[in-house]
Amino acid sequence: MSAPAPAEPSLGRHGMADLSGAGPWRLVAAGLRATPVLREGLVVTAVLALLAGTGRVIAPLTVQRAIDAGLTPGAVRPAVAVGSVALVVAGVSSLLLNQRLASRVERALAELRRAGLRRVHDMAATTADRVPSADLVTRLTSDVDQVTTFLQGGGLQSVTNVAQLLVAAVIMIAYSWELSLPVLALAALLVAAMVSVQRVIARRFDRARRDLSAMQSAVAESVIGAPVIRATGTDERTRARLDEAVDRARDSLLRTLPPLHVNTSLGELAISTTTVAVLVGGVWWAGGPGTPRLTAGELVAMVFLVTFFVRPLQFLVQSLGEAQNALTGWRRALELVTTPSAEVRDGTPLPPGPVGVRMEHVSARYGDGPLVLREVNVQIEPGEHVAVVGRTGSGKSTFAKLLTRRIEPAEGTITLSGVPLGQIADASLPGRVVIVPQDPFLFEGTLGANIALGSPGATDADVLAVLAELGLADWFGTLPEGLDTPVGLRGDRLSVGERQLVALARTALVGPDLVVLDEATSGVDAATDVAVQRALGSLTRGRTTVSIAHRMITAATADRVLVFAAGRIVQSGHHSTLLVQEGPYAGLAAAWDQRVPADPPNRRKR
Ligand SMILES: Nc1ncnc2c1ncn2[C@@H]1O[C@H](COP(=O)(O)OP(=O)(O)OP(=O)(O)O)[C@@H](O)[C@H]1O
Repeated sequence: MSAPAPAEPSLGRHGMADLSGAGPWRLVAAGLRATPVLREGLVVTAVLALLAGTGRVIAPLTVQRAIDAGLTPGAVRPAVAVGSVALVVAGVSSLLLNQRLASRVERALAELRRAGLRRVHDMAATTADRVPSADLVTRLTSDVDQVTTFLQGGGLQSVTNVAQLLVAAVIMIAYSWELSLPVLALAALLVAAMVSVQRVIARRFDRARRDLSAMQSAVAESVIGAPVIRATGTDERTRARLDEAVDRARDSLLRTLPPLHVNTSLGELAISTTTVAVLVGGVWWAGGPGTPRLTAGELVAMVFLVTFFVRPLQFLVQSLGEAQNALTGWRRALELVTTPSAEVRDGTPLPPGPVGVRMEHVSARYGDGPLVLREVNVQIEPGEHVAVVGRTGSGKSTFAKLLTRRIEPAEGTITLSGVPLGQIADASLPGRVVIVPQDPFLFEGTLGANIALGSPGATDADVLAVLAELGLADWFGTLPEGLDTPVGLRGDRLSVGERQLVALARTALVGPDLVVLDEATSGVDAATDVAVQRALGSLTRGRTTVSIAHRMITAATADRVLVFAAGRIVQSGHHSTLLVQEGPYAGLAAAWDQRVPADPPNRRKR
């Protein structure tokens, strides 16, 4: 299934689509575009809705005929028969309609979740970095659930109710437009009032859902960060922040209640006024001086019709709050889905073979912030191993993010093997350009499955061969369960160093042509460190490699070292040359020299 093609939405501050100013019709249009299943079979749905609505309204017509014919058995029998058939038709149509709508809507919501998840993966990395992950999760879970809750709680009946309201209005006008006029005028007033109250409700629900999402972020942070919170003794401060988020969400939800109450009271007032007005006014007007304007049957039918008109209106008024909440949830999910994809679909494939990198006059910034990289000019030959060093905040990670397209350059050009990076088809990058982060992400499962993650066809023999090739056979031999070793949630049963080993083996199995490696800064014991170095040496041999180096050995074994300071490359050359050159590298190397080797306890948590 291809991703929905959204119309160009306006973008909010994080780069996500912003539909907060969109009215219900624009939302419906965006929803129909994003989830085509909603458009399927609309004609049959409309016919069923019409049958369901009409069937219910037929009864007053048959009663009118029977009364006006003097309630004779000859008139009553057909009236009862027609009325009964109409009721059965209405019941069956309503049932079919609700089943049809329920299955369509659930399929559409599933499609929405899938499309949203795809968008999380293919949206611009800068957007994904700036939107809290809990907010993205909320948009795909509780926001979408809100729509289901509304529909299962009776929201689906709205379609039949609207159909019944329209049919009743048409027949009412046909009986007596004069008597229908005040009913329709009151209904119009009610709808106008509802629309303005609905705007207030929409704003308040929007605020409430944002505060709920912020509260979920705060909860997720406190749960995930529990060990840090305990270790730093900041539980009271964290609790205070959490309490604040909970209170804010509660207050926001409470603020939605007054306009909802106003809405319900307005609805009840208008509805009781209309019914009484038609009953009293209708009797007076119908039998007014001179010739009666309506027959007794017509007057009875009219009273019934008003009830059939007013009841759905009452239902719609009462379900407005829930509907608005669901609409807000739907809008938030649609915002995610209609956020433009950053995927390059019809680009040029990356030419085969080791990758050469060229950066010319490149600068970079995050969002609207200041430039954090300036005038970067560098050429990395195919197969070359370049180490990137510099003080913290000097721009090393930003340089790596540019190479892996996690951010776009503000100025300048970057080419990989002669092709501008922005024009390379996304599909040709996985497996060719791979980043190994400082603390690699492992999925819950076995060690073997995590190593073979990027190589679906790989067998156990392939995995073992790659471990041997990287010189990791000794380390692997210490694992009693071998490839079946469970790694735990996010790999938390392995040490940071072991997680790096898994990531290195995973990368070697994929066999990329450009490796961007963010070296771990801590948590690696001496034995694992030796294993990591050996694996790195083997992995980078013959492959273009850019290592963000935090240790002397990595810089010393590289073909060339690029030294970053305040967002610029200030030195470039071999480790031995730079050591004796004037510049920041000599200082950095001296600092590395004096560092006490990290050798923390490295127990495997099994
Ligand atoms: N997501 C971000 N949003 C805004 N500014 C950022 C972001 N990431 C980095 N920066 C800023 O960009 C500058 C360069 O950061 P970068 O992470 O590239 O440095 P680094 O040399 O990799 O540092 P470290 O060695 O500490 O990882 C810093 O001033 C940093 O504050």
